[in-house]
Amino acid sequence: MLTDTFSFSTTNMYNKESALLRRKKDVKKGTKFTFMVCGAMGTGKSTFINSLVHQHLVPKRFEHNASDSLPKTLSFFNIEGAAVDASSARASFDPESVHLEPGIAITEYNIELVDGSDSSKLMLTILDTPGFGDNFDNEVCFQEISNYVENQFDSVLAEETRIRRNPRFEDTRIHACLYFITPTGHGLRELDVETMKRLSKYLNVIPIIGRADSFTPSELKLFKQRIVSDIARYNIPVYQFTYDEDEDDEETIKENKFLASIQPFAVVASEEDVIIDGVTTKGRNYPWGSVDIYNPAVSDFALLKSVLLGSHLQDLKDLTHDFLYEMYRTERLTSVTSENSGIPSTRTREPPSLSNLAAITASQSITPNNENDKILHESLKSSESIVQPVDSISDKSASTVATPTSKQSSVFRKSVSPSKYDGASIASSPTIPQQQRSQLRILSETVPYVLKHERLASRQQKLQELENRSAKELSLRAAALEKKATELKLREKMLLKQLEQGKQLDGNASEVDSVHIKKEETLTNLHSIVSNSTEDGQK
Ligand SMILES: Nc1nc2c(ncn2[C@@H]2O[C@H](COP(=O)(O)OP(=O)(O)OP(=O)(O)O)[C@@H](O)[C@H]2O)c(=O)[nH]1
Repeated sequence: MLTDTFSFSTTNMYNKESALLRRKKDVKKGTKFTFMVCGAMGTGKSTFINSLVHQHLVPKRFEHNASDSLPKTLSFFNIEGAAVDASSARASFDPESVHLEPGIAITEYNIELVDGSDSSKLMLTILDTPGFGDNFDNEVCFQEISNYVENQFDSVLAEETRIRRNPRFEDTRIHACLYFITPTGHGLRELDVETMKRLSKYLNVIPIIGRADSFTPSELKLFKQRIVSDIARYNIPVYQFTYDEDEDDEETIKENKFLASIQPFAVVASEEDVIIDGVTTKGRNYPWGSVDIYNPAVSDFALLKSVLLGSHLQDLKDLTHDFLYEMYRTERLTSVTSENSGIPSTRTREPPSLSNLAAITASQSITPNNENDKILHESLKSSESIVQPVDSISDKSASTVATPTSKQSSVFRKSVSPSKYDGASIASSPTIPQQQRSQLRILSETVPYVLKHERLASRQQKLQELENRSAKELSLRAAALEKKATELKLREKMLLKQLEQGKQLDGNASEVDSVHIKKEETLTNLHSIVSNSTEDGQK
């Protein structure tokens, strides 16, 4: 009895301590936030990032001595062998490769920011997209970014469906995408429209006007109006600063109203220290004066910084998890289900081949028979109501289910109590019927492999396409070379003929010469005869 009480109390104490330790560890680990910058070259992305983190984190293109801070390349797509893996794209200028299309790379920078007021940490991951917009056909850019984002979503989906979770699993989803609009003053270009539209499916896209100091106030106002009307005209679902009159407090409503009214943010960025009114700040010096990047009258930099890393950080994370990922997950599972049931998928971009699920799983040493296939189909159908993400995946608390202030709030799923989020507890719960449990097990075993296979197949397809393109290019080059060789042969023949003719002509000429000599000789002879006869006569 004593032992029981003791063991009970120590277990309790242990549980309490471990919870406390976990909480301390979470605070120690800090909040994680990931954003991506995207936009044409020279729009001020690197300078913006460096100003944001107060460090020279991202080297400028072709910057000397940048090799020390080479970023990690997460993925890249190379069209013509012009390496764009950031290291070479940024490090040096190679005039011999400027004509080559760069493709696109996704590179990663990590930095830890500490809030001076409460020592809380922000683990910031920034993704850059060197090469974006520099290709003749920028389809590869959309594809590469979409593939990358889908891969991150797939990893979370696979983790969610696993019975035994990976304690080291890292959620690498991107919470926001800052899209730098080229400061033309004329509104959105086709590339801007297409990119923002496509990426909004997966990311919270925040449009930004970089290098805003290149406009006068009236030009900037007009440019903003044009962008806003283009966003509405082309129906681009960018991130919205929405509010709920009934639920939100007055301050939040006022703040969001203001933020919505000034969109898109127009920023001036700089890494230089300038002294304005005796105070050192970050700014830009011009022949006629200086600009403080934190001055709200000329730059939305400070505002954007506080929105991104402060006031709306959690909202961006919630939206990513509760809406963007959720939509993707539903679509993904529906497509897997419909492919198995023969119902045409709603996905616009079909995965390479998922029709033979049994073959796929067999190759992964899982052998579901037809019966299992059927069960999987059923479980996938029912999974939308059963398999829900756990807190460990989304590092927001379970209670922070998306609020109606978030965009597209009407399509949010119903909130589920925290215990129901945990796939493991569902699997072991005695209240769930045996059949459902086995369905879940099959689901959790199969889905990760299906997703893995899809990723591999998609990569393989991409390589195949690249190979086909190279083969086509090679055969074209070979044909061109053959044509050139035939031409050269013909030319050689012609030259030989000409040479022959030339020789013949030379021969004729020499004949004429010989006749001429003979003539001369005759003349000489005649002359000699004449002279001889004259001499004879005199004699
Ligand atoms: N006037 C002005 N110039 C800026 C501003 N921000 C950056 N620049 C300058 O614009 C040039 C390009 O800036 P980057 O930050 O390298 O632009 P980027 O978009 O990272 O360019 P890529 O690396 O080529 O994609 C640099 O000379 C910067 O100093 C700004 O707000 N105003």
